[in-house]
Amino acid sequence: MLARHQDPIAAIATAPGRGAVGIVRVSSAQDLTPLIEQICGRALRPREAHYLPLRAANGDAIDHGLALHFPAPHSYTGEHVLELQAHGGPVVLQLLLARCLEAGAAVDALRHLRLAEPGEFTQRAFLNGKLDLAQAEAVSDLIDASTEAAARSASRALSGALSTEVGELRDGLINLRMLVEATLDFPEEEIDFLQQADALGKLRRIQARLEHVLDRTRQGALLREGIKVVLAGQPNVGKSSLLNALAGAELAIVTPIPGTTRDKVSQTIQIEGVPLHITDTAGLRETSDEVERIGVARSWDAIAEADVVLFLHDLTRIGETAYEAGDAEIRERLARVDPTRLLQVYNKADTSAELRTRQDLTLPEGAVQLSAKTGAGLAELRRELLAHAGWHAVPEGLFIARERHVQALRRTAEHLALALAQVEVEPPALDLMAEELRLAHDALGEITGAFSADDLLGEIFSRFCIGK
Ligand SMILES: Nc1nc2c(c(=O)[nH]1)N(C=O)[C@@H](CNc1ccc(C(=O)N[C@@H](CCC(=O)O)C(=O)O)cc1)CN2
Ligand SMILES: Nc1nc2c(ncn2[C@@H]2O[C@H](COP(=O)(O)OP(=O)(O)OP(=O)(O)O)[C@@H](O)[C@H]2O)c(=O)[nH]1
Ligand SMILES: [Mg+2]
Repeated sequence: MLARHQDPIAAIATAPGRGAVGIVRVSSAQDLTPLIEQICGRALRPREAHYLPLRAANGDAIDHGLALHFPAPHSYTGEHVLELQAHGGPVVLQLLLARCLEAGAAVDALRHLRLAEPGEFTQRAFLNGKLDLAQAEAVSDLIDASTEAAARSASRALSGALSTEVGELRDGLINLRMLVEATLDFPEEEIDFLQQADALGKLRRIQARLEHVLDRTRQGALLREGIKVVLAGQPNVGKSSLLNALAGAELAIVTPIPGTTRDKVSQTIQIEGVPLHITDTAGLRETSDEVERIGVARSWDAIAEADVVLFLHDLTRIGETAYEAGDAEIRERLARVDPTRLLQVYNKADTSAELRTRQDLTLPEGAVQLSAKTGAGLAELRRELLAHAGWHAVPEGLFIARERHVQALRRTAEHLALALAQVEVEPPALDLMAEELRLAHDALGEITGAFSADDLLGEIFSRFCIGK
């Protein structure tokens, strides 16, 4: 009995539904020629498209299409691959898929042929060394990309941009580890030896390089995950109006009646290609209205989960006692929110020309003044939002990345710092340094999959679509 990951697999590789062309593919560690003979009626020259009838068991043509045979290892998965490119109707493709399974069942070596699980083709490409883990993740990120910038960056990661950076760090680390470990074998000369080889200089250079990679990876992760922005404030300050203005569409209901928004309304927009998941919430106030109270509780939940909270104020009501009391109450509760996540926004600037000239109206540092109605100040808000998200353009091309990569790089940096600490004490503890360098090396290896637990791989590939 073969292990599951050695079974031949088949799937429809194209999106469900109707399309001009659809693809069924089979990947197998065993030769696919006998299966190809059955369906195509002949052998196929490697990596050449053949136009021919794709036949059912009784010899009837299911469709006329293109068939491609990629003998191992020169294929996407690194295994033997057969691709049937047919007309893209869901029934045709299902028939072809069923036909592949049936034909496989009739060949002894292929009798375990089964439907592929999500991501299983790419997982095999990874297991066969066609892609490393960061590249495999980029395949899925490219498919899921929701902005042009995300797609371009995913494509760069797929070409190995992140992997190359990680590889250079790894090479430096390996070099340093060899040096330190060799020194461990000659304890009496250790310090001279390390000094001569400039071990500390090497370590510091790796650290500096790592910081640079970490920064770029953080930008890449931002591009993939986006940030959660919540619009919060008292009723009627213009939260829903601001959501609509940012989204460029009438998504949320706007009325002069305080308490209009009851439930959260969310929309993803993009600024410079960075996805922003914006949530409009119910105005925060004490209320006896049951529905509104639930809405307000949801607002607070959303605030707790946000990366950035826009605390909206109404410029026309500044100075009113009840209004100020309401704002003070919210401010008190928001004190628990990390101040770097908070952005003060003063709305309705279009009506407050005389207010702005008033002496007592000095806005807090970093606050944005705008008008959701006219759009004035929105450009500045967008800039501030990106800055709060930690976004800054990087000169080199971006590559997409994941929070997982950022965490692995952070752990690498921690171990490097600990490694350095071991030689900055008297007497230096070279064995402990060597151990920290090993841990740094392992953490780095998690990114490309050199060191990865099976459950991590399962988690990553299960999120792919079927047929990928
Ligand atoms: N029809 C089709 N289009 C597709 C794919 C596919 O599998 N089939 N891909 C995937 O889903 C992507 C392309 N990825 C691929 C990656 C490697 C190989 C391949 O045959 N590699 C061989 C030969 C390389 C070469 O000729 O230089 C190899 O790695 O040895 C094919 C597709 C996107 N477009
Ligand atoms: N003049 C002016 N009026 C605005 C502006 N933004 C919003 N308003 C008005 O303020 C009122 C309330 O706007 P909403 O966007 O519904 O306010 P909200 O904060 O979502 O209110 P709730 O959903 O009740 O919490 C409406 O009459 C809007 O037209 C602005 O920039 N200038
Ligand atoms: Mg509202």
